[in-house]
Amino acid sequence: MDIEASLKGHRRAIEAVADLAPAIHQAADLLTRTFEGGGRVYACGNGGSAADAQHFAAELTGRFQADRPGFPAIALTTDTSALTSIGNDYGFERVFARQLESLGRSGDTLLALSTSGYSPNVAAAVASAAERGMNTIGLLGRDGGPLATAVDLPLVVGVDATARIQEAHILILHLLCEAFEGDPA
Ligand SMILES: O=C(CO)[C@@H](O)[C@H](O)[C@H](O)[C@H](O)COP(=O)(O)O
Ligand SMILES: [Zn+2]
Repeated sequence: MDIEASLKGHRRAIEAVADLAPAIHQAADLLTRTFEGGGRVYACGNGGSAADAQHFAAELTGRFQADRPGFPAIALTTDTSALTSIGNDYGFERVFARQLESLGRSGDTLLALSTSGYSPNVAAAVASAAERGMNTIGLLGRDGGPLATAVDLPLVVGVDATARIQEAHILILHLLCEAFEGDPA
């Protein structure tokens, strides 16, 4: 383990977020328009990105730092009955897409998280969202993979290490929360 090298990689990933500032503003505007139009935000991803999807949805329905009305945000990664039945009956690739076939409406927004941009179940969710007239935002890494061109608004943290990309994704999610609540003290 080379902590200094990892910290250097972390700093590089965090600095890459600064280049994404215009896209982060666009994502905040899209989420705002979704809520103002009566829509919902869905989030999905695998592994650490599943945790990030849940983290973000919890901060929108609960709160980030300030008291304010909750926003309708749902992580597609939390219902083990849905995940196991859809996975068992239709295949793991459909676990998020099938939920959107049931829940997603035109005007809703999907936040798709994938550090590689290659996860088939996240790609299927984006395709399902697009079919229903939903907006799609991608929190991606490396070169964004096929998801970079599949989503309406790609935010690509252009470094290679999965962990470092996830650390930058968490920062982006918190910046999006700040767009709804103002800057932290
Ligand atoms: O958290 C980590 C690594 O930091 C892992 O659980 C990681 O999220 C998993 O390998 C995922 O399956 C990776 O998927 P993706 O980011 O390529 O879409
Ligand atoms: Zn991890």
